[in-house]
Amino acid sequence: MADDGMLLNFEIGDAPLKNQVKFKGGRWRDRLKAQRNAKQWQGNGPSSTPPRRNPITADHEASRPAKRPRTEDGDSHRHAKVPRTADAGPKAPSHAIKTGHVSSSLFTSNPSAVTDFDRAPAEEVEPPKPSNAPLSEEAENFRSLGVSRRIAQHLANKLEMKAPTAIQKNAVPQLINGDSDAFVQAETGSGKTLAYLLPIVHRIMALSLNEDGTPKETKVHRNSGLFAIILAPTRELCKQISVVLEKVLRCAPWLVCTTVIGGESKKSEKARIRKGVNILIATPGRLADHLDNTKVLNVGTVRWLVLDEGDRMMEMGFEDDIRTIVSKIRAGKLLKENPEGVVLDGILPSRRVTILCSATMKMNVQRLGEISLEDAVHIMASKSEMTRDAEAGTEAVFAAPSQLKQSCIIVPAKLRLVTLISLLKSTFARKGSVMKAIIFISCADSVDFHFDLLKDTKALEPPTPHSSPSKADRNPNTDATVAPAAYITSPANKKVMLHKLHGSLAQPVRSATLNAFSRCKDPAVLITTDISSRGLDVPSVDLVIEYDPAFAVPDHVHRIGRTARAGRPGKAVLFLLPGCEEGYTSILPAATPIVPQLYESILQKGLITAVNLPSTYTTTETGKQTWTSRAEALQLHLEQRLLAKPDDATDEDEDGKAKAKAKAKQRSKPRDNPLLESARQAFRSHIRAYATHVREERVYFDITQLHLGHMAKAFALRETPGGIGGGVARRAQKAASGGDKKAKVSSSGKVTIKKSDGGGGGGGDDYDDDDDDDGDRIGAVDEDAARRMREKMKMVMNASSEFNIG
Ligand SMILES: Nc1ncnc2c1ncn2[C@@H]1O[C@H](COP(=O)(O)OP(=O)(O)OP(=O)(O)O)[C@@H](O)[C@H]1O
Repeated sequence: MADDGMLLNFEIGDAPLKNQVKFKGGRWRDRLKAQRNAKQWQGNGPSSTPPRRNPITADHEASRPAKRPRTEDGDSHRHAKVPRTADAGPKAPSHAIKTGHVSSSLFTSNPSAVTDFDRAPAEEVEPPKPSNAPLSEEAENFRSLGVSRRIAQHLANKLEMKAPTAIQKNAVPQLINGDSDAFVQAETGSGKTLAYLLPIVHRIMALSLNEDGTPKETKVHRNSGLFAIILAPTRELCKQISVVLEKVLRCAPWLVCTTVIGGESKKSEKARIRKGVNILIATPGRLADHLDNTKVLNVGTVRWLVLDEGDRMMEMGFEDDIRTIVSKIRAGKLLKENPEGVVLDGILPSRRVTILCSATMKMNVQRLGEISLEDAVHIMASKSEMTRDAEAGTEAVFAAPSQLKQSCIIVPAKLRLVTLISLLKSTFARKGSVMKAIIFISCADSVDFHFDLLKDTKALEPPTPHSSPSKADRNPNTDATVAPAAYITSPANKKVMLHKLHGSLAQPVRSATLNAFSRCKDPAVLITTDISSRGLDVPSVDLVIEYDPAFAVPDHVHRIGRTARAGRPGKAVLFLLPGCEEGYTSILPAATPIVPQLYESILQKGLITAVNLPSTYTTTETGKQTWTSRAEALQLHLEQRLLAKPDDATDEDEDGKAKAKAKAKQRSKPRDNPLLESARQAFRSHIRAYATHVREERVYFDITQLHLGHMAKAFALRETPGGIGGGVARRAQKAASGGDKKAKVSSSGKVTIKKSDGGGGGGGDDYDDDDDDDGDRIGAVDEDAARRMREKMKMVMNASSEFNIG
């Protein structure tokens, strides 16, 4: 059954139970059980080990709430015995919760973790030396790698980069002196961008400057030809590369770079190309388009084609575009001198060079290599890596930065949301402890929902004529994507700013939001999809939270690589469900063991004080508050926010209140809270996304083990929404019965299989109000169906919407 009934909350607290503990309130059966449990522990004597879990949790787990009487309507019947104050019904004037009397049943029927926490490695182990930091200045400098004095001085004096990183040390001399294709592979945050940019800029500059830095007679300029094209999978990454390149080119202002990316005006891109450009940064789709339609784009002088994050481009379906681009560039005759008579050969490579870059290598990179590389050299950060790779065979070993501290929280589905809030609350409790955190979520709908849930809508009211003019936050492009956070800001710290980013947002919004997050001086959180997992380089990201695990291990490596960059410290926390997901850590690369954490300790730490709830939803604190009761109060509050009717939801949509009222009057049926609909949609997308983990990892992310009723709670929903896909239910039906049975998803999330009446009837989304908890799991999804679903998800979430291929 779904555990969304209400339980009476015992005031047991966290302290060890004393003799003669009296349990008050609640059903007699629960009281008796708690009493018996307490006696049992005391009877075992001091030498016996108490259960790991908090008594209240353990007790709730042992007991099962009695079955509820069935009634017709959805939510209300589930709380039939609950006092009005706990419901968001019309008779409750405010959203007051009487904590201590009524709470949401968060701590019952949760599966236990299989991890042995007692044998877990200690969290405070000193991490090894950073593996992606610049090398020591005394031993290494850019000049010694063959980079011109002008560039080396510019790097040291203006960009504060005195020594190269290990990958730069190996790649730069090779690319300056050799004309071979190259596959540059090094861990995240190790400076791969400069590893390919510096040789390119050095050699183009050499067309205009002698070795001693004196100018040559002929100086190339923006109209002297396009010499290099850099392809990257996302617009954000293109812009970021362009920012780095522009900084480097400040020491050679006669050279020009520009971007051509989806979502921008093609007309203005054409105009820029016509004015002249020496280095072009592009997304594959848009470049292929320009090669077809922009006559002024001449690739005869192009000597370098760089494919940054090559595996990602393949994964996103850019293979055809890349084939087209490579063949078009190769088809043209390679000009030995440019139209102005400047001799290119000898200074620039005498052949077209392709450079492939990635921190990870998937099988598809090999295919990309076949399309684009010829006799490529494999450049890695260290000799030992190269040897190990050669010995291991074809597949390169990829790793996370050694200084990155990784941990995982094994948390039951029902407790995910409150645990996330608790983690954020304790993370931002003190000033300066963490400046920036990124939360990765599986899909855009879920990002939208979590952003709306966690933002402080009160603080978003537009400035009145008397209020002081606010700063950058009034950028209209970030109005819907940047907001102060509710719940997680502590009085001892500055207001935490919340940001959201995913591919369904318009390009100007995406750019402005990323800019706002990057420049934010206050503590900041970015809630995002995998769109931000690749290549993004935001300074001072101290923490990465994978609230939903990545769809494949290489994606995990890229996600956590958003912190611990260029030798800086960083932490990554992964949320896992108890059960098969726990085994996932065994396949993750980590320099030091991934430390499992108890969700109870996260809740305890985060809820040491009550969560700061918006004023309209205050809790009436009675009696002693414990972390469990605070967690339950918080969950209940979140659920009530979703259930509040639009008219009550004053702080959900202050601006649109009048409009909402007028509309609601016109309708006979009351409108649902938009946040409720957003939660339902997020839930559905989340479940569908869950089915898209790569096949090899599906043993850890087994959709048949997912408890939909419990997972709904993680979206603050009391009812499991329907319409998860007829799809999912039908697949369950197909897999479980070979086609002659009919699957039903119950309102609590249960899939039951019934004999078909033979008439088809289709109904994957029928509801079966079955209160039995035992089989409350989604049915098996067959391989083929999962593959189709994965492909569809990829199309929907990544290729078309996430990245808006231009
Ligand atoms: N030699 C250097 N000295 C100091 N900082 C450097 C150096 N080289 C690069 N950096 C900095 O390191 C950070 C990471 O660089 P970059 O984005 O190129 O890493 P990457 O290897 O491409 O990472 P990813 O695989 O995640 O894309 C950037 O902030 C960059 O400014």
